Amino acid sequence: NEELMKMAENPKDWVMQTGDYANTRFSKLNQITKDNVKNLQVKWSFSTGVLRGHEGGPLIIGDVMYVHAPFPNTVYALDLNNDGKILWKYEPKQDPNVIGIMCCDTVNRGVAYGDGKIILNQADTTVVALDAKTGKVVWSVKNGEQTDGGKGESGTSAPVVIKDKVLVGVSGAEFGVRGWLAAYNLADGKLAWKAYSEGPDADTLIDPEKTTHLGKPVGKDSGTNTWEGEQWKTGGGTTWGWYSYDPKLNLVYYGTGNPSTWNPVQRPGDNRWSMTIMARDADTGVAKWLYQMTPHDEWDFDGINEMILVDGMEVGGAKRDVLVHFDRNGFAYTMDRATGELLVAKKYDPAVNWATEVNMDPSSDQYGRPQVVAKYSTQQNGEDTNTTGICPAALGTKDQQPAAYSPKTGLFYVPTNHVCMDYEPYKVSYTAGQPYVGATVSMYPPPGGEGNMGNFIAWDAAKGEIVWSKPEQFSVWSGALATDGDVIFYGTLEGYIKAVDHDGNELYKFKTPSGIIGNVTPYEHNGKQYIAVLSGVGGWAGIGLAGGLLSPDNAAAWHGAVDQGRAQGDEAAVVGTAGLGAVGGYAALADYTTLGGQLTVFGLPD
Ligand SMILES: O=C(O)c1cc(C(=O)O)c2c(n1)C(=O)C(=O)c1cc(C(=O)O)[nH]c1-2
Repeated sequence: NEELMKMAENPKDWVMQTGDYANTRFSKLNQITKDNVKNLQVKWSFSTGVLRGHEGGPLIIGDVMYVHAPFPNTVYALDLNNDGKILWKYEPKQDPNVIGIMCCDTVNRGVAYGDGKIILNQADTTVVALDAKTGKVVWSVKNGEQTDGGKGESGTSAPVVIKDKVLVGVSGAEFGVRGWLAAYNLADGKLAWKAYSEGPDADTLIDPEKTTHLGKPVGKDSGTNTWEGEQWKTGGGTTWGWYSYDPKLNLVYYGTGNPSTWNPVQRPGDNRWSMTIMARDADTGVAKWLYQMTPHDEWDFDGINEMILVDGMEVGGAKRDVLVHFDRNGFAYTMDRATGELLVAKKYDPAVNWATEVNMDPSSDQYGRPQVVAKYSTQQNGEDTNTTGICPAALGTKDQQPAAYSPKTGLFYVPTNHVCMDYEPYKVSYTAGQPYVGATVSMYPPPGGEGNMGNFIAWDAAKGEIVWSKPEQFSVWSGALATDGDVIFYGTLEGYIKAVDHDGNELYKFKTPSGIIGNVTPYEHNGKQYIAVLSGVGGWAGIGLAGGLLSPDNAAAWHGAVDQGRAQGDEAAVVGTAGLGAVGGYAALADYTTLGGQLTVFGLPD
């Protein structure tokens, strides 16, 4: 979208959740510097009126800021000329039953802007375009089906406007949803194309001769022939992360999530194209290349994390236009984004133990595949066996929290998790609209480590090396921001916004009213630079607090909590494995923060 590309070049605004199509989360604003950031003050704040996990961040377009909230997905337009006075408010009416089918809190990763419209992907998968001036509905479409007779499909991802289309994904792999990415016309909401992650070529928009995987054509029906029978129909591979775009190549990049069920014994095969980086033509949706990072997932390592696009990175002596991706599975991938050639795949947390390496030898039949360590294979250990000490945990070395890239240093600044797990698969049968998880998980910090559950790291994507690592007590579940003022910002689950310099030295911190899982957002107004962030603890890591699951009664009542038969009479086990294993692991968070829903805006003293 030409208008958006122009707008994204103006550092005063923030016109898409990812900052730009390349997903760099870099701001050219430089009034706030490493020398004066210690003076930051709260300038104004705003309550969203909603508790639970607040992901994403505001958009800033001229004098107006657009702020969204988790379910019920209220959207506000705030007047920046008037300390955030409310210009309009949109509050969709949604069936609250959708709350029960959201795996990892009632989050929403933010609205998109395009051609005078604000686009919202509601929890109930209604995609709605609002008039940016008035908040009135221009069009509305249903992207999926939910509860009553539906399939457990929900919406949490931030749409992205590309050319004349709105691209939006779907959530629900914990319910056996077969994932897709859909493109709707920005003008009227009409479906332009829809590309499933699994299924026949006509559904996946894969060209058997032209679409490649590691340089080779994928062949016919690659989206069905690594599945047993018709399991691909409930095969997961949802698309709830971030979408990037290269206007020169006209390619959209995104990743697909876990295959369903989590029990690997029940679904033999590579389960293509779950856990896959996809490069698709933005006009037609046809796949140019694919790369499956975790064939036959046994750990829930959804591949949906953002793809960051960098031009002319020097890798192995040649300048390449690359895509950099920090996967849940603990490997950071650097790929040629035109061809899908794998350039670098290295662990970005030394704790990662489920695989030794990714095979980088093009002549090997293992090329591109992680080399799984047998004792951490939940498949090999089998159903009803608890595989212990797997690192990372199911929520990965990084989850949805986006990293930032600074063209000044050439480094990536990555919010990470430092968590391990026990994983016990069990047999589960599919019922539409019901949980289809099939594993009990508990999470904890790496044994023998310092006890920290997160690190904020700097990463060299050409070499595949950690440059520095700053420990955090809990996972860093907030999106980072790098700036031209040589300051990098991120938030913590306890609720701190923090600023560090290029060496990872902490320069500033401020404790906001609730845990931060939102993404730090910059803007300039009336000549002054500001930093905005949403507080509101939740997401998967904060589900214990957000969903009220810290008491055994609540924990057991929650649908995805635990296989109750096993845990009967054992309260600690109920809480320990509730929230798909996160409740026990992050229980100590309750000592630091509680629910909230607030935007806080920081600036320098006048
Ligand atoms: O498979 C899915 O469809 C799906 C959806 C979501 C979501 O939409 O929030 C998450 C996950 N999976 C998931 O695996 C996960 O770790 C996760 C974390 C979060 C979060 O917002 O904190 N959402 C999700």
